[in-house]
Amino acid sequence: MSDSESGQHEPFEPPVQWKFFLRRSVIPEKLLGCLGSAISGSDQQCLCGKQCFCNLVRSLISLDATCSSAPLSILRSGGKGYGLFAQRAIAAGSFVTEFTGELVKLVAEGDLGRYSIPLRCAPHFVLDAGACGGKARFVNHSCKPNSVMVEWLSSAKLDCAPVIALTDIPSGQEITIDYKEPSTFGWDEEQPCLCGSSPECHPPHALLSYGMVRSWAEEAMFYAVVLPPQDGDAILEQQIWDVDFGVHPGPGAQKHLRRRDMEGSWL
Ligand SMILES: C[S@@+](CC[C@H](N)C(=O)[O-])C[C@H]1O[C@@H](n2cnc3c(N)ncnc32)[C@H](O)[C@@H]1O
Repeated sequence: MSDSESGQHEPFEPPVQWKFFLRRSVIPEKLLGCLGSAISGSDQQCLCGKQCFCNLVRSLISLDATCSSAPLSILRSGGKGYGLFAQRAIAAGSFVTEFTGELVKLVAEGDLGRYSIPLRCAPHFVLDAGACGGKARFVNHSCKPNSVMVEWLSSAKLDCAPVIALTDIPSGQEITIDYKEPSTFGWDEEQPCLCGSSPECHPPHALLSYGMVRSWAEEAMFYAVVLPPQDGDAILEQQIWDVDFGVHPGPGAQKHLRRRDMEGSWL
């Protein structure tokens, strides 16, 4: 009898290796201003264009969200393998955890592994937690998710990929996100979705039916930008990998990828 059939949850800790990966330990505590002003000293337009998304971002992430990850367990989640579960209640808008992984160049579309997410802000790169990452790599897909994974950009640089609670999550509930695209985390279009959220179930390959409002909201979430925290320099020292956009990361923007060594110097 499988774990899921017996109803037993078997704790599991992922191996964490110390290699190069995107990670930061502090999330700015407050969202300040609009993106247009967040790119300080520039006259670049706000990426949100006419439909300013700052209100959406503010409504998504609570102003008192902090860097501390919620206590989470990795447990069996039915036929989905392992999943992430809240050990305590998590309030909507809270920082749940951070997706950490190696920044890897995508050679071919099929390269996306079970623990790799494509990056919207750097389309030819993925964050890969296969060999090196944290608990967030066990987050499963749901068509009715209670959380969202976003790409935080600070001063037009990719800072981290936190998972934020969209709803109040009771203790013991599984943390889920919408994978959005079929290739995310090696999702196989042929595989059935086991999220159990019928009738809302629309596995990642059915995303085109979302409609305009939804896709606008998703774009907005992926371009959430915050001002750097006061101690931004200290934090940057801890950041081994960095994505440096020569200009702002809007559509068609020229992108430069640079790499830092362990001391933080550019290679
Ligand atoms: C990032 S991993 C999530 C952790 C995974 N459950 C594990 O034990 O390694 C992504 C993989 O989990 C499985 N998965 C996630 N959500 C699922 C769902 N709603 N239905 C079926 N399989 C799912 C898929 O195989 C997917 O490629």
